[in-house]
Amino acid sequence: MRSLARSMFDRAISAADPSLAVRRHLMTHPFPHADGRWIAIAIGKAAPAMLTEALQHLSGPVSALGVTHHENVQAIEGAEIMTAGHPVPDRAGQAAAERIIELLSQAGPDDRVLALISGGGSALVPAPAPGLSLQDKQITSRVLLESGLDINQMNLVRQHLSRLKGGGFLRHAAPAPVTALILSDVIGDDLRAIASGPTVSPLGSRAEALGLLKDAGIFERLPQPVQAHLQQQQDDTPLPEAQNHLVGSNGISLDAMHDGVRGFTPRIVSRSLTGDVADAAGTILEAARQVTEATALIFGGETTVRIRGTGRGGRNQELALRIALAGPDRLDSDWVFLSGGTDGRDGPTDAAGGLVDAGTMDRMVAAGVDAKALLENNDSYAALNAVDDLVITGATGTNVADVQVMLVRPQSV
Ligand SMILES: O=C(O)[C@H](O)CO
Repeated sequence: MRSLARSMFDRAISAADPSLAVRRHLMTHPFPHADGRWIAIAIGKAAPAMLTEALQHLSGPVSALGVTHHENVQAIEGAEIMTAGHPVPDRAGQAAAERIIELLSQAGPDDRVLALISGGGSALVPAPAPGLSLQDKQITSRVLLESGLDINQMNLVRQHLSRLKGGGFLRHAAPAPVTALILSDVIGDDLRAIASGPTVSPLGSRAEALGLLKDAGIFERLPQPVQAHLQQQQDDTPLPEAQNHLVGSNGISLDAMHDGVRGFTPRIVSRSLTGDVADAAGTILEAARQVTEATALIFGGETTVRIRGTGRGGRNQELALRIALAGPDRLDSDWVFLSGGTDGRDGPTDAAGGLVDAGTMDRMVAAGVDAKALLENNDSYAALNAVDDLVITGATGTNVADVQVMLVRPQSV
């Protein structure tokens, strides 16, 4: 059961592989011919992989630019690669945004523009709106990141401060038609939220962004030029149209997990397992308690952990530890549970998550591990590591949030 859970996790990661996601999409939607040239621009943490794959399918003259995180840099033949800071935008990112705008503004009616968008894009290409500076955007990013607002709310604000987000990319690319392939790291896959939606309309109006900041009590903490900008009239001229395609997402990875199960009846229980990790553990255990035949319960989403201690861990490891602790009392069955981040990085650790089973607690007791105390100190890494229940994949080069599988075999089956 442990190896089945692990192979399902590997399937989820493979389904989100940026190159595969682009290739899979192009099998049914090949790139059209460009009378002029293709301008291919990749933005985000998966930019190198998406661009490498796309370039193999583009014919004729191509100008290509990829912008990714400093850590992900990778040379690509025939493409210019720029790196930038994340999660707070930096000067290198601003230079990359200027280069994108320069390339887009060269696009004529015979050219075609390809946008390859993935998570991280919001911070990686800061293009401050007229009247704003990079520093204004940096301060605003820090305030937003500390605010507790969710990604949709943060990106609604970000896109009203940018010349590229919230469809701004399309205005620069006009009159060239734009095709966008998008890899989602956002639960619910709202294209307007992913990388703050360079090729789609904004999540809401400037007035709504302003209202949100006031309601959250953080408007006054923003730099004066940002406050003034958000109170100005927004540009309501219609956006040029674009072909936007979702090529990879948490949901697509859950489907891949579902389709790869043998010997257990697969069931996707939730595509939006969000909120506090303790509540998520309760939801999973309750679903497992109701199982009457050998079943693979599948979940996807992104939970949150309340930090109380000084230990090391991440939301997936903490979820696995919570299930390991409560499972033996709550479940009268044989079970295995895995929770993992598809980027291979759970919190500030080298683990992707945890893989626990009905015997984990006994092994912890035998190893002298006080699992409850470690959980209290948010030290799930130490607890799982002591019994070899960490899931280690290394950085996977993609990110479609987290997935979970609970394999349950009732005693009577
Ligand atoms: O870049 C961003 O805004 C986040 O990663 C969500 O896509």
